Amino acid sequence: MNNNYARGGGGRYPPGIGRGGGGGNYYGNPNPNFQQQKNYQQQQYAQRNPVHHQQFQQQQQWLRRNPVENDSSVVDEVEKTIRSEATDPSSQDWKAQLRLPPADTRYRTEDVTATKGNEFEDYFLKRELLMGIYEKGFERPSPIQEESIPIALTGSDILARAKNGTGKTAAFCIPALEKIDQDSNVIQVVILVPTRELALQTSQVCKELGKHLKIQVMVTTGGTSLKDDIMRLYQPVHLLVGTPGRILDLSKKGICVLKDCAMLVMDEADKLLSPEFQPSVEQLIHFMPTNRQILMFSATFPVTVKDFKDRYLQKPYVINLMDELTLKGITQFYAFVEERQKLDNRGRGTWKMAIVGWKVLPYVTRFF
Ligand SMILES: Nc1ncnc2c1ncn2[C@@H]1O[C@H](COP(=O)(O)OP(=O)(O)OP(=O)(O)O)[C@@H](O)[C@H]1O
Repeated sequence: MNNNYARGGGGRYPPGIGRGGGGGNYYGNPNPNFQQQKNYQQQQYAQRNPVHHQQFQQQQQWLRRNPVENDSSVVDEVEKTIRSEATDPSSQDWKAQLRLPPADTRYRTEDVTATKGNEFEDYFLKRELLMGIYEKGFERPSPIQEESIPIALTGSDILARAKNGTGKTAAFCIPALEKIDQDSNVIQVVILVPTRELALQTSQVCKELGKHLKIQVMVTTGGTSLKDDIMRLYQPVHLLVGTPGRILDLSKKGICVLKDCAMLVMDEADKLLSPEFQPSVEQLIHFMPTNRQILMFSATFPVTVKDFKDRYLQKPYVINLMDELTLKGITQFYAFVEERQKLDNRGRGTWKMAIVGWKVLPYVTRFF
């Protein structure tokens, strides 16, 4: 199991913060400490976002210099505005209209909880994208998302390493969806993955996060009908998810046009740079504009990844959230045993134990 958002029981956030906490939520807060908490959050936000905080302070100064008269016509006007905003889907009240899934109270390991405290709204994403993110049940970005999203939005190349199940998929899907211009009917993002199963999963995540956007997502992988893919490419496609061989094939035929593709994502980059895929990946890059952005995500950084980075990425931002390979929820033990206690290679290996959550699981128990 590699989902670090799903282990045992307990909450992700301390009480009073976030939807899963004790009383605090997105839509108003009965907690008397809310103002204090809000001030603290504003201070934190100011430290993280000096430019926007300055704009906020300027607005406040302007309001102090130009206090709104306590005259009934002004009050009327304000009330009207508030009332019309409540019925307007583009108003500030949009959060009240979200269809949120039930709160996820499952325990999370440090792999996903050790965040800087950013909010998705800190990234100034499109309203429709934020709606998709919250409706998918994501409350705040995970560490890999906090590192990758703002950098990817600036257009920089990224080489990122993070453990499985820590939210890598959304770490590249969110900036990809944000950057796509839905009025331009060309392929703007390609997400390369090594398997058909991963392509289907990734496109599903893109569709869910982008469900309020008008972004057309297509999946194309080997082992399926080439003719169907050709027919589909005659319709608008903004985001293409697939395996290298099939996308290269379609590009060589001139059916898949990548000259406007400004972003290439390589998920499981270590696998994509295995001898099986690397030649196709390299040929594919030549169908894209020279100033394309490349985001590489990989659980390991073998020489092939470093070599590729040196040749194709421009001043990449390197993110490494893996001080160790093992997820925090798993602890491994080794036991030294006498030769006669050792299990032979007929399936009777040395015994090990793993702790998953609070449980100790011995997973080889057969002895001589
Ligand atoms: N910010 C978030 N808040 C809550 N849940 C999240 C968040 N980001 C991702 N998740 C959920 O965590 C789970 C693991 O995420 P995901 O599959 O993207 O991880 P991954 O690092 O891509 O894993 P893998 O490498 O195994 O594919 C998924 O169920 C996903 O919906």
